[in-house]
Amino acid sequence: MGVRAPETLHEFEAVARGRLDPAHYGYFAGGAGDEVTLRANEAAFGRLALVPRVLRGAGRPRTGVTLPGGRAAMPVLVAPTAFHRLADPEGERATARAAAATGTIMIVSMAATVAVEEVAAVAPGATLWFQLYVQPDMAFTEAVVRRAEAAGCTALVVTVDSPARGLRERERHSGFHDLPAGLCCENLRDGGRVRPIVMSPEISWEHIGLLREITALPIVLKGILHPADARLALDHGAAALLVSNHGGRQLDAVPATIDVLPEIVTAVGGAVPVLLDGGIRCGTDVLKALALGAAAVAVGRPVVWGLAAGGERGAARVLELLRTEVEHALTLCGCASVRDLEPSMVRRSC
Ligand SMILES: Cc1cc2nc3c(=O)[nH]c(=O)nc-3n(C[C@H](O)[C@H](O)[C@H](O)COP(=O)(O)O)c2cc1C
Ligand SMILES: CC(C)CC(=O)C(=O)O
Repeated sequence: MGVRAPETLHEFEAVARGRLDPAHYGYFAGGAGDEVTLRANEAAFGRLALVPRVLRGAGRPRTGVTLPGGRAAMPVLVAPTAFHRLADPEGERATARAAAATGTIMIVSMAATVAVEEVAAVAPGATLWFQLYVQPDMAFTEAVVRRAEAAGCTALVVTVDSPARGLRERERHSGFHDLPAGLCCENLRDGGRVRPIVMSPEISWEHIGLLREITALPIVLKGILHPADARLALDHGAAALLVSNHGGRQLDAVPATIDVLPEIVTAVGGAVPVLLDGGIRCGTDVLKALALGAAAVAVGRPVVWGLAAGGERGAARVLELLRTEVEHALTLCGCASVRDLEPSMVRRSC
């Protein structure tokens, strides 16, 4: 990991960048269009300030959270990201072990380069959720869901922000086109072939209803940005929502996730937990999201940077850094647990 081990998530990115094939770095780092939303996700956290409470005698804070698909030792989950074997030969196996070591939940991407069964087998201590792009062929979708269930995944995270793939200029310019020979999306195997992931504009709420009938797993809808969709998600039996703009990789010019979180939390009215991802780069970002009503957050790129910088140990270090930072920030905010955070503790600073 270089002369001095990286000590912040931004340092992990710098090390990862130096190690990755530039085309792969472009794929992981890039966003859609002019990357307005990609930048906005991080910048919006920078415009918020935390206002601590004092003299509460809170003691050492508890960082754990309970969610529909299980408990996590910290309120930071591993967001689903594709193609981990581009970052490290062990790929998703390493990520899952890192998640298990820090006691958090890994959301395994449907586009993982290690099969979900194998990810579960090599990290028996990990709590895994499975991310799904509903495929127009519902029989195949059901087969994938069955694999996730049989592997022991405890929630289904259905990504709903991708009726088409985002237009990713940086990815194109960096020369990333496809997985190299020898790697494929192992969760898309179907007999002797590997199916391509279809992103279809025909997927609708009806498909969520069908999924609800197919599986007893809690369904988390990932990619909700509009309060009306948050209410529809409740009508369709979602067990949780994940406010996400796909890390700025789908429609450019959508708002930063932290800026829409309060509206979604209000729309949901406490009926189900609301999670958030996009632009979380340190412990105080986590606290800001939790104070504004998120039950937990997820990180995408930072885990990939950890993986590229130092394999399983690097990914574990990234998660551990976040856990330590969250605990420290909670202490300085006078909180005994994440439940003590509330909206009055966040201000717009400029
Ligand atoms: C390289 C990369 C691959 C991703 N692959 C998926 C995926 O397969 N499924 C999915 O639902 N989201 C995917 N995402 C989106 C992430 O789950 C998450 O929404 C986003 O990374 C959060 O932003 P952050 O990277 O700023 O933490 C991907 C994101 C990145 C950066
Ligand atoms: C392979 C892609 C479908 C994964 C993805 O969602 C992404 O790159 O953002």
